[in-house]
Amino acid sequence: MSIPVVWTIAGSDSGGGAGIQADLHTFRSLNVHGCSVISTITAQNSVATTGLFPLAADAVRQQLECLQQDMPPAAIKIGLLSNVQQLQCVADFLKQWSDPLPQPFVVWDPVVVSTQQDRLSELKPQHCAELFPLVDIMTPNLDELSWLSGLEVTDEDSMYRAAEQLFQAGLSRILVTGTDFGRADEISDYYLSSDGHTQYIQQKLRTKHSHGTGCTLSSAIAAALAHDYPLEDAITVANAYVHQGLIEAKGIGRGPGPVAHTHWPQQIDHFPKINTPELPCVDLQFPSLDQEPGLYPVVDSYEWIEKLLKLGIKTLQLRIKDPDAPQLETAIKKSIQLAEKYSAQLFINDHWQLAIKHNAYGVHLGQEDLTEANLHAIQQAGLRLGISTHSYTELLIAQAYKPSYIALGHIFPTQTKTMPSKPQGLQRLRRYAALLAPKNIPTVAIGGISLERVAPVTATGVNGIAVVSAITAARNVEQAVHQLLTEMEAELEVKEKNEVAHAE
Ligand SMILES: Cc1ncc(COP(=O)(O)OP(=O)(O)O)c(N)n1
Ligand SMILES: Cc1nc(C(=O)O)sc1CCOP(=O)(O)O
Ligand SMILES: [Mg+2]
Repeated sequence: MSIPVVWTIAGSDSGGGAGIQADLHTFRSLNVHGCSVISTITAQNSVATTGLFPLAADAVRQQLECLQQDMPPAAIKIGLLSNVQQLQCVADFLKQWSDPLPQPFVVWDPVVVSTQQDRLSELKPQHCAELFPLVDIMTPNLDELSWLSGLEVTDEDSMYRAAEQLFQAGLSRILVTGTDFGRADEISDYYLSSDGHTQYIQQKLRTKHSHGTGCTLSSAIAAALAHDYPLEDAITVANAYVHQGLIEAKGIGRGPGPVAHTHWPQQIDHFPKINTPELPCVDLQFPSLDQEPGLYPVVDSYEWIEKLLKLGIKTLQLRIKDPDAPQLETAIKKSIQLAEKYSAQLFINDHWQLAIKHNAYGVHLGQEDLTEANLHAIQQAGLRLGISTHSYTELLIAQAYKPSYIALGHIFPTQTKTMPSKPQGLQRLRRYAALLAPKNIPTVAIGGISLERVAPVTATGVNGIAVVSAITAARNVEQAVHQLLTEMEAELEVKEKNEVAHAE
């Protein structure tokens, strides 16, 4: 697989903690190839900036044009632009992006002042609007947001007003970084766009070694975008990357040391808590499953439920999408009663009121369903809850509800349902399964899983495999169920043997 290329257009920090140097460290840690377009050479250490040497706009243009001919980027991070000539040069270059090349994502971290409070740029706020329509996301801290908007920003309301001003001037998305608004223990980044806002919350860390966090965050976003993660996930991964970097940061020099550059974030404790107006953080907990989900068929009628229970299936789902389906309640009620006789774990998709009314084993809900359903009522009725997820961000939201399992989809292209997101593939599935393992929340993979894909999916460490067409479209259902179960068991045995060998 080819490694994505990401460019940074930024200043050189001779101290190695910020600017081009932080960006290239980040790119390497997050498995992208970094190219650099230097805007300015700074003489800088951990205590002060003693010299600034902006390059001529021509020098910046030549670097850009040279790279474009041979190493086109999937994403570009823009950092320090020292003057209006440099900004104009970058804006002109982006405006004339050669058509046959795919348009890269552009992330702009509007650096004006260094961590040591030295002014680094001659730019005025009014110069910046030229670049606004050309960038996909800007990542100012509160001071930079105030400077850009000309408004004092002291709380959430004034932050929204300041952001609105920049939206009016042509910017489309903003990540306001490192805000606490007087909270002693928490620090948040706010993602604001016309679609709404999302808050990424971390516990404050007591470290002074935070030199280069803004550069690192923005270049980590660019790197994750280059790996084709959706923007919300790129922000989530970048936030975790910076948080783990702050935990690992060591003092180098007499002032604030650089944030550490480690690896793709893997520990769930390093990821942020995510708060949206639709899905606010609430304190809930659902009962555990009685057995591992294993092979988990998802079917649309009582007749299918009956057939599968008779074939020995122990976890299954009734998914009737038509709310006006005739006999909907009867099908749900009869399925619940029969599953109970077989001591099977039957989940009812979507129809949570009927599931509560007929005392189902559990309910399965998607993220959109979560906003409508009464989760407290489901919890109080003692039902289990399974939640669908399609990204890091959805996974983090889902795990905060402490559900009975989390579904991870869609892994491969599926014909069964029109999906708004892209297939995630095995590498992401492996990452998600490993991330959730310490939480003891079982995981279920779903989406395009055929018999041949059962072994590699099982090997990722998920606890169950949900299938629709692998069973419902099979010519011989009994044989399909038998083969799927045998394949899963065989792979689990291989996995166990490997784990024992590894432990010895
Ligand atoms: C096990 C499992 N995973 C995911 C889904 C999808 O649920 P949802 O996102 O609510 O979409 P619909 O199934 O309602 O279309 C599922 N049903 N089961
Ligand atoms: C119902 C459903 N939910 C998905 C998700 O990713 O949330 S994928 C999916 C369809 C799965 O069907 P098949 O096994 O035939 O691909
Ligand atoms: Mg649903």
